Formats: sequence, C-alpha cells, structure tokens
Amino acid sequence: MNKLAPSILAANFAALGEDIRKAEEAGAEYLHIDVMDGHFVPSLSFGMPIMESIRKNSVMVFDVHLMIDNPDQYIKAFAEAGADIITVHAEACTHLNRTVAAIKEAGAKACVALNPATPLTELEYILEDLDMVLLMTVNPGFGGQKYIESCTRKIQELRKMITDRGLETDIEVDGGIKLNNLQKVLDAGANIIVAGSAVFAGDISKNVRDFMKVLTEA
Ligand SMILES: O=C(CO)[C@H](O)[C@H](O)COP(=O)(O)O
Repeated sequence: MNKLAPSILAANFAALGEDIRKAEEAGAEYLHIDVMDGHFVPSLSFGMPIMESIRKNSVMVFDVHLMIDNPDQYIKAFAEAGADIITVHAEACTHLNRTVAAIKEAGAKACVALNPATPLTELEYILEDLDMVLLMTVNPGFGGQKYIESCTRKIQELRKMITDRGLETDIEVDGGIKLNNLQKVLDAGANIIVAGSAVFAGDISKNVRDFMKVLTEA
C-alpha cells in the first residue's frame, strides 16, 4: 500500500499541532519526524519532548528518522515517546544487527536508512530483519533540496532485491519528492513517500489531497 509521510521539518513550529491536524484530516496516515543531532548531519532539530506532545493529539503512524550518531542510546526513549517506526542510518551504526534487534525489542518497527551514495550491499545480510528501508534521495540534513536522479535506479534495484527474496519490505523515499516526480519514484518501487516542503508550504490540506490522489491511483 502506498502511504504519504509528511515531514514536520517543513511545518510551522509555531502552529505544529494545527499543521499536523490538517495533514491527518486530509488523509496522510504516517507522520515523518526528523531527529537531527548536529553531528551525523549539520542541523539540529528536536527530540522526545516534542514527540510526546504531538503524540497526545494524533493517531498517525509516527515514523521517526534518527539522523544521529550512536542511535542505540535513544531507541527506548523514542519508542516510549510514541514512535511506531524507528529508522537508523547504516552509516551511523557500528553493530547494525544489534541496533535493529533493540528497535524491535522496544516495540517499534525497524527501518534502516541509506544515504544516496551508500550502496545497497549494506543491506545484503540484514534485509530480512527489516520492516522498511529508507532510501535518502537527498543528502540528509536539510529540507527543500533537489532530488538526486541516480536514486531512481537505486529504488528499482532495491525493489528487485526485495521481490527476488520473496519479502514485503516497504521502501520509503525521502528528499526532494514533489508532485512532478512522485509517479517516477512509485514506478521505481517506492511505496512510502516522505514529503516536507511539498506538503507544508502553502495549502496543507490541498497538498496532501493532491499527493493522495496520485498515491491511491498508482
Ligand atoms: O530528511 C530530511 C532532511 O534530511 C527531510 O525529511 C527531507 O529532506 C524532506 O524534505 P523535502 O521534502 O522538503 O525535501
């Protein structure tokens, strides 16, 4: 099933609850929550207190993307704060199997993210353990960047890897996804679509409805 995961990085933080409510009411089922530590990526964003606050007012699937070094120390805390899916970067983990096991033990679904230049071979011996793979389609750290075209082939190759192994792993894409390249990433094999600026800039309800129309017709 195709899903839209609006990224609150692009929301108006002064009206965060209201922006999330609009996205949820217009049909988005996932909420993408970007946690940045100023080390793994240059920016800082937000952590557990914000998540705990918004969790009280939303039944969306909280899709937490940890762009942080040594994520192991925060997994339990994010699960307790309401994360349904926890994503860690392969590039940030020394013992990825252990980290994925810790996510599941904490009661969340496990996802591994790869930066655009990180090869799919990183997933060779762990794919079967994952609920989702997040392919970054920009270099992480900032919203509003341009989609990196070489990622389309990477999505296709990952979908083939998943199909060849008889798996049903979700493929999430994140970065530079707009209405004008949405069909391309869906055709390549992505089924969970993160969109930040394309959802939260302008009319949120309309933006979500426009995305949902393509996602449900694909
Ligand atoms: O992970 C991210 C940045 O690191 C954001 O989720 C991503 O960039 C989405 O923003 P946009 O849709 O505006 O590109």
